[in-house]
Amino acid sequence: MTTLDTPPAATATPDGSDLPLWPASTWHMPDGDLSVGGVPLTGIADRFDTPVYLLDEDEVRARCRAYRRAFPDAGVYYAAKAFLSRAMVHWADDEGLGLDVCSAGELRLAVTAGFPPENMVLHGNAKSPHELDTALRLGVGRVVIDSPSEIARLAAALGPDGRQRVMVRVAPGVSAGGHDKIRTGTEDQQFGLAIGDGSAQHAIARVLDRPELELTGLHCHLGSQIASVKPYATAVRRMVGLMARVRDAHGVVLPELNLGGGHAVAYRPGEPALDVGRLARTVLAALADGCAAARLPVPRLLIEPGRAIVGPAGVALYRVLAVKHMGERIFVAVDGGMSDNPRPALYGVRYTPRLVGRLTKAAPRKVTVVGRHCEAGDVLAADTDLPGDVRPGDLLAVPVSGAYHLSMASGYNLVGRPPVVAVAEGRARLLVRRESPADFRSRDVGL
Ligand SMILES: Cc1ncc(COP(=O)(O)O)c(C=O)c1O
Ligand SMILES: N[C@@H](CCCC[NH3+])C(=O)O
Repeated sequence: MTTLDTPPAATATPDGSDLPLWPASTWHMPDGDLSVGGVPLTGIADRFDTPVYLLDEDEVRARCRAYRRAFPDAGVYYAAKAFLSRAMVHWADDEGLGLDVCSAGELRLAVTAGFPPENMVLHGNAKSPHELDTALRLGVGRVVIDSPSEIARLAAALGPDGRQRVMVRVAPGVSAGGHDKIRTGTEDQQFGLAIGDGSAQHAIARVLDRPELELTGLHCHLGSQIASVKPYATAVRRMVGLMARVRDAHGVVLPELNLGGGHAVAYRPGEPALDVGRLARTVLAALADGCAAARLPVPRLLIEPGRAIVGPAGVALYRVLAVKHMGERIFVAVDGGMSDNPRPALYGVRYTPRLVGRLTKAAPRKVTVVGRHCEAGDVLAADTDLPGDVRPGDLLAVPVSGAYHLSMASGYNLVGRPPVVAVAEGRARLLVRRESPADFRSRDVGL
């Protein structure tokens, strides 16, 4: 077995040219293996079994820093829904990021890992009374109000002497995002309050009427996997327009504007990613211009990137279990699938698996990489190139697997969710263990 706690052999050759989607630490090994974070992938598979997710710690940290550099005066809140574990909480905290959480579960995990609750923003279009109570008890920094009923509920939970910072989530009427199911900036979906019919203005007035609630500003989140900066500039203009109306109607100048996340990454070579530096220049210019025109002071900006922080830092490893010819098609079946990555089934996303761990001269041919679940839609990569001699026992690695994989994984077919292994400086360490049959049995408490 390859040792995991030493850096790759000196014969390894650094070569990023054909690995544009991979973490910056990825190296080719002479035996056809790849190493990430100084750790050979075959060694990870041997030690932790497959399927397994690995996360390059330095890549995550570098991405946090890139946001801090691009937005030095903004609050950068990592969107925990993309991937959360105690180590991730520490990395975000170390790198000076806040946290965006959207359930009592995320909130509690972060707080118990030592993250300062005042640096958290709580989201949710349907927060339960229990979640609001938990947030108040733990001292979450800002609650983002997403419905009229939440205003009275939150104020009641606070009681006459309580005080809580809040923002109001607005649907600015901007359509953006990589798929219909993940567009949340329009006025015909369930998140935020619409400007067009006056719901946002009405909610803002009600919040301003409640002494228990301190309105720090407005929030919008346009959607996810947005590859262009234009929708963000449009959203800034609309949100500044609304802030000016709040000033005119209530004499209140709101000090904060939260633009959410949604920044696209490439899943396949050639796909566009959102450039963080360009986003910062565009958004900050639109904000300065809009505020000057409305004679408003420039509010402090908050942003909430999730996918762009962890997505490209993650790699999923699978073992090939079967290769089957069906008519014209070749199916390569692996030991994971839609229970560890539902994204192809949900959004039609296409990935680029790669054979690792052996050298081959076989010409590439088109295959469909499928999972092990009992559905024809359990496809990880349709019509993708793999070497013609791919066979059972081979190891496939799928880059850009760090965001919305484990966090959306399920217990389907009781296969069990894969472990997460962090790699850095030639060492691999287990962050989250594999879900076991005992885990399933322990939840099954009645006959
Ligand atoms: C309110 C909110 N903020 C931030 C995010 C993070 O989005 P992304 O991972 O696309 O950056 C999401 C998810 O789309 C969200 O719902
Ligand atoms: N879960 C989605 C994005 C939505 C994020 C949550 N607001 C994805 O995997 O792409």
